[in-house]
Amino acid sequence: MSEPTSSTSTVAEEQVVLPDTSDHDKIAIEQSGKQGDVLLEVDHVTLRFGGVVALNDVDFQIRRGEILGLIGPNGAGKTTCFNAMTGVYTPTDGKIRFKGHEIAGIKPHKINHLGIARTFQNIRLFPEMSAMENVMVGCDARHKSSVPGVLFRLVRVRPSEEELPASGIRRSLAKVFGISRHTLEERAGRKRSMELLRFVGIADRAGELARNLPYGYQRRLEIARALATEPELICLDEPAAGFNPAEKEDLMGLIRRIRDLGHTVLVIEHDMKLVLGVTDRIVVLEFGQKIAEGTPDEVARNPKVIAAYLGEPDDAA
Ligand SMILES: Nc1ncnc2c1ncn2[C@@H]1O[C@H](COP(=O)(O)OP(=O)(O)OP(=O)(O)O)[C@@H](O)[C@H]1O
Repeated sequence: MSEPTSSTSTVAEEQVVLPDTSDHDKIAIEQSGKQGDVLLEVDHVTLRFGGVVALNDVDFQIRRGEILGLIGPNGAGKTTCFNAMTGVYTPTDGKIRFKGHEIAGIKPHKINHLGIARTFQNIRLFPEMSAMENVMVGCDARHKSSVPGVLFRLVRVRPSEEELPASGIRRSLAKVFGISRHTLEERAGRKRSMELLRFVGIADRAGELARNLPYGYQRRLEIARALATEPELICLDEPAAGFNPAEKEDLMGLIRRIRDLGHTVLVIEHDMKLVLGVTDRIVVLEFGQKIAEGTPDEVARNPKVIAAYLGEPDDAA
């Protein structure tokens, strides 16, 4: 398998085909709690890198079903906060709870299994795999088959009517002996991957190598792969980076549709128009500290936020 890589392209080369919304029902996720409940809690988290205090007693909650924006000037601590929530860094102090369970210090793949997925500021795809295969990797994260089970097709299950081959001897054999669980999981993964590619609007290039896809397609492919792991919380790190205004507008629609599928969304983004236009609430960091939290209107009017972005009047002198 190829190593994940970063894309260096910053030019949006092609407009993306609009998503097919008829797939919503097929790819919606099951909720394990009520809308508005606390899903993730950053509880007085401090994170130091030697002498640098990247996060200083940061405290906020993400509620189930919302789109929360995490914003702040360069170096404010946004990515560090994401990294602490997704297991890349362990906080120096404080706790991070997901669905009430402490997750600080748990390995990233285990956190993903618990229901948190992310995309990266610098795109990280498997460049030598097709778009479809990249998404199937995400689906695999949910599969139950073990390595020996996959190699020797050990576990056989009784297929449903729609999983049976259409006709012939294979249908009769499958009825008597069942079908290996891995085969069924692989088929379901392929189907779901296609639905997700359609959902993000890039199904027309499903078979193409990830490295050959236009930049806008790669960004959406990362989102599709993250969705394939069926996360309750999806964290998008600067999803609009390198997008033109029309693509940013499309992205806002996609983020809303992701929430409509049942996911809770956390988005780090520098583009204020996008953040103010798509989020329900916003948390603002500056120099590792939370300086504001509220609705987009409240945050946009907050003098501390205005000062953080535009500089104090004295600074301008
Ligand atoms: N691995 C690290 N080692 C040392 N310092 C780090 C490390 N990661 C981040 N920092 C520092 O922590 C602070 C917060 O950085 P972070 O990348 O989280 O900010 P950010 O808000 O995401 O910035 P940007 O918008 O530029 O991506 C910065 O001072 C940064 O230099």
